[in-house]
Amino acid sequence: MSQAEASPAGPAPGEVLLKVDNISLSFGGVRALTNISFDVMKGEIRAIIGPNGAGKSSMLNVINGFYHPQEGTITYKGETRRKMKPHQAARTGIARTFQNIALFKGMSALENIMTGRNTVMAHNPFTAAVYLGPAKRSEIHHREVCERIIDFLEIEAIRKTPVGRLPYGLQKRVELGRALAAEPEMLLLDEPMAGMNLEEKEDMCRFILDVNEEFGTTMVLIEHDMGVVMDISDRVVVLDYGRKLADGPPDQVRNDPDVIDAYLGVAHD
Ligand SMILES: Nc1ncnc2c1ncn2[C@@H]1O[C@H](COP(=O)(O)OP(=O)(O)OP(=O)(O)O)[C@@H](O)[C@H]1O
Repeated sequence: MSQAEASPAGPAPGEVLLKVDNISLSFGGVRALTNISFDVMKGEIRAIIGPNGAGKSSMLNVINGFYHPQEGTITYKGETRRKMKPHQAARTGIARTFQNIALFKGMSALENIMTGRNTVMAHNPFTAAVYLGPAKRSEIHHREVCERIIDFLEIEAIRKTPVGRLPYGLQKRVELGRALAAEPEMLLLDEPMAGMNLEEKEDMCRFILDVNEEFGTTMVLIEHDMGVVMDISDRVVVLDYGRKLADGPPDQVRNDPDVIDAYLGVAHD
């Protein structure tokens, strides 16, 4: 799978792809994020964890341009900005999924995944209107990409089923497919395993690891299931009340006394 509008001189695996510097975000009197800084290396699986209301979703929303921070900068592929617009984020290769499934329930799995191609479809109104060669070829190519994703995510059997009729775990998989259809360089996953049973969680973990390995997609994920986070992440950043509490590999974060206090609520000496 190629990547959307990949910069020719983009970072190599292991180099910094995204850097957030001193991000602060408030909603009226509510301070959602205070001076948050961390980076994401190309190709890694980076988790953001923290108790409810810690600022995790707000952080994802800043990265993909839904929220505009009052302070701080975001550097993505070497380009520094205070704020990003969602369509800019999408065009430069950032895709995301949402905490609550945001699919078109009456449309099939395939149609939903096709909608994920919108950001990468170049339209020529004339050829599209009369469905000339280039428009036809481009449509065939988009369908091929979507069919490949369907194969990859093992959802052939439900490709024509309206997603509203699918079990929750499969809907989440279709949502992952729609995000992948944009051929993202970086994928933001907001609680990809929330509400899933154990088997569905294991499947989703496998797909996240496979996407990361097969396509080299960088992942930033929010997840409440600590077992999952520690198993699949390369590095973990911990937020609490909008501040950064810890940042490092899973083993380091797991044993950090501040994290144990704040997040796990377990006493220590
Ligand atoms: N659009 C908004 N308007 C007002 N306040 C908001 C908005 N979005 C987030 N907040 C507030 O910012 C703080 C951080 O919320 P956020 O949703 O980022 O936390 P979270 O760590 O993702 O929580 P959860 O795990 O419960 O999803 C909370 O106090 C929340 O109420």
